[in-house]
Amino acid sequence: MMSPKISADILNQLYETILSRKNADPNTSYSAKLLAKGSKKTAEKFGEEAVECLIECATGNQKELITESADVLYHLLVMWVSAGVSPDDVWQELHRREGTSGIAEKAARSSDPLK
Ligand SMILES: N=c1c2ncn([C@@H]3O[C@H](COP(=O)(O)OP(=O)(O)OP(=O)(O)O)[C@@H](O)[C@H]3O)c2ncn1[C@@H]1O[C@H](COP(=O)(O)O)[C@@H](O)[C@H]1O
Repeated sequence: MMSPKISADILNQLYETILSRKNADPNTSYSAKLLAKGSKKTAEKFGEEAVECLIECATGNQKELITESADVLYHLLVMWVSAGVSPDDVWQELHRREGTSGIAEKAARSSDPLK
């Protein structure tokens, strides 16, 4: 099984590749073709892939759910590039929530009068 670090690295790596396609030739890069169409188009593609993904989940097709999930992640990264959001922005938000929103952390705070 892949470690969480390797999984996160591949997202950062793929983001950098997509970012490098921003002004690339749309005839040789699918990302460049999508990015040239603007953020409405990249959002629309993300939505389409997300719907395909949820259909595979709802119908119990685990193998297709994996491939559709990869499509969703790719299109999420394309959407971030077109909107000027970086993976670090999102990782920081996740870390912030991990420190403040966990059920266990909330319970610990509420039972500790000093918190
Ligand atoms: N991970 C992906 C990836 N996942 C999905 N897709 C593409 O996303 C598209 C989605 O499928 P669709 O059937 O909706 O495509 P379509 O009908 O051509 O869509 P339209 O844009 O015409 O609406 C397919 O053409 C897939 O090839 C991807 N295209 C590229 N990558 C990676 O992105 C990186 C850069 O790729 P290029 O930009 O092509 O150089 C490379 O590392 C690639 O491996």
